[in-house]
Amino acid sequence: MVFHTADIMDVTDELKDYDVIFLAALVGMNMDEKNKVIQHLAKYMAPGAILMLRSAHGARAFLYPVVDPNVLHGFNVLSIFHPDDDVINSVVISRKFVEPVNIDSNYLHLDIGSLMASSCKYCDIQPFNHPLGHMKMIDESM
Ligand SMILES: C[S@@+](CC[C@H](N)C(=O)[O-])C[C@H]1O[C@@H](n2cnc3c(N)ncnc32)[C@H](O)[C@@H]1O
Repeated sequence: MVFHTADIMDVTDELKDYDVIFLAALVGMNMDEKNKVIQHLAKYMAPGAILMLRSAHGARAFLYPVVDPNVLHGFNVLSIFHPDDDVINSVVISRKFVEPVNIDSNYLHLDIGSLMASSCKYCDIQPFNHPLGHMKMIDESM
């Protein structure tokens, strides 16, 4: 395993080399900063790559910023999970659009093979297709 240390805003074309990117909850301490990071990732990530964002829900938002799925322009939201145990962070799993599109803030793209997660469900389990089309996956407690 290789560790690189860098400000994510300085990482550009190399992001295309990764199938999955995990975004820690505290990358972007408020929604403005987080939105800038998300738009940066939308610009440089490989088409079809997965972005997994750590988020928060309810009173846990006092500790960590909440990722609003409506600001994930350029991504399909596949699933949102809010744990009800001692795990603090929620998880938002999204996939970068395969085709470049014009991003309209009032519009979230859905394509065949993806499901838009219903908003803020508590511990919802939803099936979604594997991004590379090989198999079905179901998200579960993390
Ligand atoms: C609370 S820690 C999460 C650690 C992570 N969950 C783990 O288990 O290793 C937040 C991490 O986000 C990193 N971070 C914050 N802003 C960043 C940025 N702009 N670019 C790269 N990393 C950033 C911090 O350096 C820190 O390691």
